[in-house]
Amino acid sequence: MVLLRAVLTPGLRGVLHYTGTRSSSSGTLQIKDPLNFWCGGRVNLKDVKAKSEPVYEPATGRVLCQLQACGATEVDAAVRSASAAFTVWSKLAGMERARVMIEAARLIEKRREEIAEMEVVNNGKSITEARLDVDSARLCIEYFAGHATTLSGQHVQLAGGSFAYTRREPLGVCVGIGAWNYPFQIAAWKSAPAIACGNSMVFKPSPVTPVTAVLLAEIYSQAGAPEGLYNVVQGGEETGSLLCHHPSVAKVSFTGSVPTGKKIMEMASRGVKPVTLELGGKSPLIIFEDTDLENAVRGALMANFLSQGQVCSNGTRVFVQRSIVPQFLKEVVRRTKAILIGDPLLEETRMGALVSKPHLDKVLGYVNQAKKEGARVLCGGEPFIPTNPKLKDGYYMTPCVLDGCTDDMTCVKEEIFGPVMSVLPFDTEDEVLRRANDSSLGLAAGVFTKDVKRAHRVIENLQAGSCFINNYNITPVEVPFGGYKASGIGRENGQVTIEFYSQLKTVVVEMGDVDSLF
Ligand SMILES: NC(=O)C1=CN([C@@H]2O[C@H](COP(=O)(O)OP(=O)(O)OC[C@H]3O[C@@H](n4cnc5c(N)ncnc54)[C@H](O)[C@@H]3O)[C@@H](O)[C@H]2O)C=CC1
Ligand SMILES: C[N+](C)(C)CCCC(=O)O
Repeated sequence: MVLLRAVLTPGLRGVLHYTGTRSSSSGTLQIKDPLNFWCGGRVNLKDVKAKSEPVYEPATGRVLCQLQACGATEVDAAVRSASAAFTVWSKLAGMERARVMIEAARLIEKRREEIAEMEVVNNGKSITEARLDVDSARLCIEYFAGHATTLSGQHVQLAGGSFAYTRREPLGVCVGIGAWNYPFQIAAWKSAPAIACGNSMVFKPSPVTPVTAVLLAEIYSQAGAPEGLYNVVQGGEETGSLLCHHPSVAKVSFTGSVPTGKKIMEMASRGVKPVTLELGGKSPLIIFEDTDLENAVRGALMANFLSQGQVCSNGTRVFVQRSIVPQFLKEVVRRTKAILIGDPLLEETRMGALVSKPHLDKVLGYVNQAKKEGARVLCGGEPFIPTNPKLKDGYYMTPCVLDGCTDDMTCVKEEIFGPVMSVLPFDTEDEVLRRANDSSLGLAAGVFTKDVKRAHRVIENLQAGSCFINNYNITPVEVPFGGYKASGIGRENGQVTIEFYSQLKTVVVEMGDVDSLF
């Protein structure tokens, strides 16, 4: 229980002891409604010969629905819809925007189970985790609803009674481009600060997980948002680049891989558009010998196995001080082996399916490569076939702990994005800091120790944007989240995010005569 309290900020209500009736089970849900959404409703592209591609249910491997990808005409229609909404929404008082957002949060709470189920069916993560993601989305909208009422500028007195003031103004139409690991949560983390500031949004989910972003669109709409405030366009790279290049788009906020992040930045730079980039990581988790071992083990599991290990902030390089390596490994392996893998819609399941077959193969490939390079597999790293026959084609694997790792191994250098923990022994603080920072990435970092001074000293010297002391992967919406180095630009959540979705206008007011040099 203590373990879960840590992740599940702000509480576990209904997450672990769900007593409602499940409306579907894996392999049964059908999705027929169109997944594109603009001008206040779902849009069916059938008439325009839209490109269609299959979307899978990771738990069973069956086709869940067809995705209709948007081309230039549809992207333009969605951006126009967002532009029209912007003219209305940006003129509302913060209180009025907050009212819509609070109502949206209430609707999310009401539809929590349905949204979580959809997320599971499309993403493969366990229902327990999906509920937490929905909660985080709701909390983010509530949090930024509060901020909508506080946006304000400064008043500056100048000579002779003249003065200046600043106005915090929205940017316009913002684009959100999401990854497949937290589809609903990412949609909320991007749209909430955007609309709180008076912007509108066109959101493009990953083509792998298109089904829940459109639920958020429905919810904002039902909550009283003007038509076009939050739109969803489906598609992949081509649709994404059309959005980035669209002249009426003012900003792009992206979550995903580093190579794609770089492309987004290049495209946005042509229009001098600001970007928020939440990219990958290969984050260090440092465990000192004086730690409370029980907590450190729990932390290491939380740092590696949430969402089948498909988390950007995961602490996948686990540095353990040499004297405690044997006890640490024994306990970590025992608990890893005990993780219940299987049907993600079942309450007791703790690890579901990876997001896709190609991704599963990629992760298993990393495990094989690690073996070839000399790492020892202490447990897991194999494909897993659940006993239930309907799950036999799902994308499951056993969570893996690698020992005997060295800093030059591929599994230690590259983001695997799967349930694979690499354990690296270390001797001294200076040494571990040097090794931990030896990465072009810097999203997150964690330290476990009972020595308060050491904890803060180590954190000060770690090159990472999102750090944890004696815990890992907790992301309350009240605090900024984001990376150093190649892990990103800008932050999501927390008060500072307002600055990334607004611009400042300075107004100088002359109260005397104009002193002209001419
Ligand atoms: N660190 C993180 O949060 C994430 C890392 N990844 C890593 O990246 C690998 C590839 O996964 P993908 O889903 O292909 O990630 P990706 O970064 O290529 O895709 C993320 C989003 O960007 C869109 N996109 C792709 N190319 C684009 C372009 N040229 N212009 C505009 N939008 C574009 C995609 O359609 C998707 O919505 C994964 O195997 C994983 O290792 C994936 C998702 C999240
Ligand atoms: C909430 N958390 C920390 C598990 C994940 C947040 C960011 C992400 O991977 O998209």
